[in-house]
Amino acid sequence: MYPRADVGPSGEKPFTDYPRWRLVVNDGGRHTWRYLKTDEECKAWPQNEVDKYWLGLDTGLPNLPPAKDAFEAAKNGYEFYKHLQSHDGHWAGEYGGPMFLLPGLVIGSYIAGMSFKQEERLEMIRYLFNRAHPEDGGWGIHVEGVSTCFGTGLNYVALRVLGVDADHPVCVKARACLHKLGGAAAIPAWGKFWLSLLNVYDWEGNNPVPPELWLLPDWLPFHPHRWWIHTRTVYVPMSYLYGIKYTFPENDLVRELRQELYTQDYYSIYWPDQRNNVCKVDLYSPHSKIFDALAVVLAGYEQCIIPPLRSAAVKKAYDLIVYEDENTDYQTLGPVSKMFNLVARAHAEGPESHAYKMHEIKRQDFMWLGEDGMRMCGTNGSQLWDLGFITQALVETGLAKLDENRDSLIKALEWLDEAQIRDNPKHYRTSYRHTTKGAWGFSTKEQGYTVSDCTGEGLKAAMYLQHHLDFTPKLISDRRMFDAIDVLLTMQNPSGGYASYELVRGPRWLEWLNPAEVFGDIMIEYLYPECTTSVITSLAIFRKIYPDYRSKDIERTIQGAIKYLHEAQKPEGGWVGSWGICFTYATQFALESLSLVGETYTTSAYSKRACEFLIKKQRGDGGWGESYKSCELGAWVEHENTQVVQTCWAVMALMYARYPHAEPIERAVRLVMSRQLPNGSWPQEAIEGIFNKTCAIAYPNFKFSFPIWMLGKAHQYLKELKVTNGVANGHTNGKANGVSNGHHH
Ligand SMILES: CC(C)=CCC[C@@H](C)[C@H]1CC[C@@]2(C)C3=C(CC[C@]12C)[C@@]1(C)CC[C@H](O)C(C)(C)[C@@H]1CC3
Repeated sequence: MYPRADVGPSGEKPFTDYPRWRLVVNDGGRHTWRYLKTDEECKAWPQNEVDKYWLGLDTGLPNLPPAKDAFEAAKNGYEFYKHLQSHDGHWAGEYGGPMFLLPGLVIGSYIAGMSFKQEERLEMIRYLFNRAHPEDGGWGIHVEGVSTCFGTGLNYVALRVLGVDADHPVCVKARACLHKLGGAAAIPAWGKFWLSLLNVYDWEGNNPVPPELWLLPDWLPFHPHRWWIHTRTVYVPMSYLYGIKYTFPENDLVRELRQELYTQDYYSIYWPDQRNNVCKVDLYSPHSKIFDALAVVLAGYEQCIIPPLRSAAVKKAYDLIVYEDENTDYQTLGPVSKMFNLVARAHAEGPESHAYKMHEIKRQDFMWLGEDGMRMCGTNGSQLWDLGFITQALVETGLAKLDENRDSLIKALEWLDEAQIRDNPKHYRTSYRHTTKGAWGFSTKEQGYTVSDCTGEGLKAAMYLQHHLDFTPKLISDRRMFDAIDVLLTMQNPSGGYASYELVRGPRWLEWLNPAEVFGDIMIEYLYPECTTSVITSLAIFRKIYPDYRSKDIERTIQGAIKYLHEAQKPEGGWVGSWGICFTYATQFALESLSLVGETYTTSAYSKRACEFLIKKQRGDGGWGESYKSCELGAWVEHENTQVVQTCWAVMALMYARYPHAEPIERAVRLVMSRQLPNGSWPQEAIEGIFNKTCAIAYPNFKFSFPIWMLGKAHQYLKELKVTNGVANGHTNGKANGVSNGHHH
């Protein structure tokens, strides 16, 4: 284990001196936290508001004159949020939530022989202390979830590796929780895998992850290149490590963990029986019969592998790892593949290699210090995504035109300009990548993955900033706007909808082969109302500015997408969100899309049904609140509290649909205003995002962008509604009533 950590029983107070931490922002939006050792350094490099805010220290930002109306509240909101913009123009932020990532960082670094700075290690320990559930001492799959074997087993090991003694009270309690959940024998597949790498679980206890699949011909319907990009990019290094049965050498820690993690004697465990032993609490997607049967066959093959075949397969998997590392400058697609790739490269090339050093450096990009300690983030940030929303909000609400906000918008545009991907990946076809030229990704250009909706939001932001404001430089050429359109047009699926990173490449039945019991719908790409909307709204705005570029293709794409959205609506009227929680999120997007083709409350049954669905869910206090459980179940589950961000999504949805009654909107506006703090900010409420049905993820910047957007827009909307309702005396024909939907400047 890393050096023994002598820490108190509680993580309430920082284990390090918080005024010494600085967030370094460089290289197109990279985030890394640095600890300054000396007072001189601190004096020469004072903490700024960005540092202070995210560390939970007092920002010292002043109280603002109380807002008298929604517009002033939005203005105050931006007056605060402007201070959280980094010098390079984007808004940094935490991207935590999942509780299965930090263990990968810790275990992976440990077995690869990479250390952490003392302060990082202490704050990671503290984070785990703070996130342990007070009642049972365990951890869930995400910060708000109940304790699971996956979360508890992995985070327990992480604490021990980080240097916490087995008899520390936090470990004692967590161990008891783990044992109650069946001990680590019952940990889900990805947990088994990490523990096997660390040599505290037997490889025999894993279902096979054969690299040989990569040698099959590409045209096969189940070839891994057809899987959802995150699943396959995790599977690549897993299949390599499984193929060579990488095992960390036994040491004292390994022997101790073998004693601590199980309810039975480690050396008496019959491992093949553990392959399908998964704790009930963790189980979201139980194995299908086909999966289990296939696993038996593959386990048989594992007993008699053909060595030349295995080495060819391992080599192919390794090539893919290298391509991925080089395509992303060692960021990799996400945090899980990041650490598996790191272990694989460390094993194959050793600590002196370039790959090792680069992986070690880029590990930092996933580590984020919050007021509760240091976590590992879901990606290397959400840079583009957050910038896309706040800039559109500023332009649509008119806040962009205020003198005091001009510089900040120009800065944002400069960042956006830098962030557009200008070429296809270095290893393009060989790593089965979708085209990237012209796209924007979710985080930074370096990470370099096309995401359909990020390209859509990025393009919208670019067009708004360049074409709807007269004071901005025109940094992004028409040609580059066309490149973005070109990539978007390659991403529409035959049924009209858009998936996340690529086209749907595989058949639905591949889901029967989902090996990760804790997630749902991860084997292939699916169509999402959110992604579809971001794309077609950007196309619609684009064609107003550039009516001649591929106009027929654009028209066809929009029509197809609307058809898909109609089909995806639930009978009750909402759309299920896959990336935000949940119905309020997706319905906001869907109604925006419908409004583009003139479908609003008064003109479209779809839109009307959706509005009525939302109105039914409005609470007595004027807001909306739904739990992350909505995403697990695909059915609305109330949150115990009203949520500002979801309230904003619901009201945005109603405004897109040109909902004709002012009262519900006014009540919601009052609620969101009542939650605003005197300095213009909003307090953090429940977690906002989700992925793979079960894992919640934080979008803390949403509590700025969406209230600002909603309030600014509602101010205008309600004014117009009054005029038209007054003039037309209740006649609220969608288009004719003059209520603009924001796009039509
Ligand atoms: C199961 C694994 C590999 C876990 C690692 C986490 C990733 C899979 C998650 C973390 C962040 C994440 C939710 C994300 C997305 C996909 C899955 C991610 C990368 C995307 C890009 C999908 C499209 C979405 O509309 C949106 C852009 C919001 C998200 C952003 C974050």
